[in-house]
Amino acid sequence: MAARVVSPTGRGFLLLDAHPAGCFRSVADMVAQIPAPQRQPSKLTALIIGSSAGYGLAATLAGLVRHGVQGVGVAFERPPGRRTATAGWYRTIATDAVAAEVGSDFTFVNADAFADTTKDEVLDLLQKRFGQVDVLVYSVAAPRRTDPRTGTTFQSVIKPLGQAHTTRTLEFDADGTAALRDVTAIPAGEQEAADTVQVMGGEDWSRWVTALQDRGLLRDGFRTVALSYIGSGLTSAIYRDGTIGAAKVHLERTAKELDERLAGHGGRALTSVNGAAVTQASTAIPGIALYVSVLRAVLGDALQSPVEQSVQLWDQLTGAAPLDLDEQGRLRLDRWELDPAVQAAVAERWHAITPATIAEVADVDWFRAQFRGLYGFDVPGVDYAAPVDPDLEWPASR
Ligand SMILES: NC(=O)c1ccc[n+]([C@@H]2O[C@H](COP(=O)([O-])OP(=O)(O)OC[C@H]3O[C@@H](n4cnc5c(N)ncnc54)[C@H](O)[C@@H]3O)[C@@H](O)[C@H]2O)c1
Repeated sequence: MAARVVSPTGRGFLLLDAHPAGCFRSVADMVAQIPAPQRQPSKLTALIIGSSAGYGLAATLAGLVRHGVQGVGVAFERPPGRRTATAGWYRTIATDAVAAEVGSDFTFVNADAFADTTKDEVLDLLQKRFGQVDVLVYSVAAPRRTDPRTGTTFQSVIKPLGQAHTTRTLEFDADGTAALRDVTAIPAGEQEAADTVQVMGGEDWSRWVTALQDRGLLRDGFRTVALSYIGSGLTSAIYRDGTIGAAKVHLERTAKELDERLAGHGGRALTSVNGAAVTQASTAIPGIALYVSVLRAVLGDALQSPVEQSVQLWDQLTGAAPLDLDEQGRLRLDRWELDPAVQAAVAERWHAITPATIAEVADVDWFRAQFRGLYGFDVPGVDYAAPVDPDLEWPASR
């Protein structure tokens, strides 16, 4: 494919193309947020599943730049074809360049993490190149999962449980004007709820840990975290008390089981409860766009980015900082979001919003730039009038 001008087209919070130069620049901007490296690179071997976007990308970059980790990142991205590749494809190319720059042996695998064939491929790679693994970060957000052992495909739904829920939501009209709408989500059926747990619960994470253990790849002191979210009472009907929240409860239960299993190796398995962030996964949740925009209006730059939280995560995983666990044993990186004063201020604004005041009460411009930035658009410093070649290859293993 020849170089061409790539423009944002699509509907709602889903854009059809990604801008390679914008994606590269957004990775560079994330790297710029990472504080100076630890004096001694850790040389820890990490496996990061979901390394091309959101929290998994932030964890990959923070691990590489601050701790000099080596290892493997797994993501599931669409290659370039008639359309550009997905944004995570280009961000992975940029992350590979970061790894080269810091002199880290880090390989990226583009495959379905749920498949046993992917587990075999990744474990072969880890065994051959690094012997054993110190850290597994599980940060997958997927709409469906095929269980390779039964061939059954489960779809995840984002719905309340028990009763319908109407929430206010932020949308953008074609000209970019923010609009306030109401959406009603009908409650999930029992099967839908169970299927969502199959996709977003802890089973696949547990299978990765078991596969590593069965192959003798867990180094003493192995640590694993799976990402979780609790969030505000304002979003709980659709999130924490809904289908995805039920999957997170399953994830937390899985953490307890794995933690007991790993204790024999001096290992740990934890959920890492992170704060709200604008990602492809979170923009699919009704009401979250509005909630995050209000949160940003309240907090400004005190809203902790995925990179800032990932720096703290690594500091805790490497022992540079003590583990900040709650009474249920979950690692908490979301205290800034759930601070009662912050939540009270968010609630006050949330209830005060009208279609006329939305742009003052919520930081909708910031949100729009963030969501377009997920696709490499609206990234400051990028020349969008310049043609770019979208036909770039997935990084080869060095
Ligand atoms: N975004 C938030 O506000 C937020 C807050 C707290 C916790 N979390 C949690 O963080 C985790 C990641 O979410 P995110 O928001 O960063 O999502 P995201 O959409 O930004 O990234 C998802 C990642 O998963 C990968 N992926 C998807 N399907 C895959 C598959 N089948 N095989 C391999 N990789 C696959 C994608 O390639 C991508 O790298 C989730 O568990 C989510 O619940 C998110």
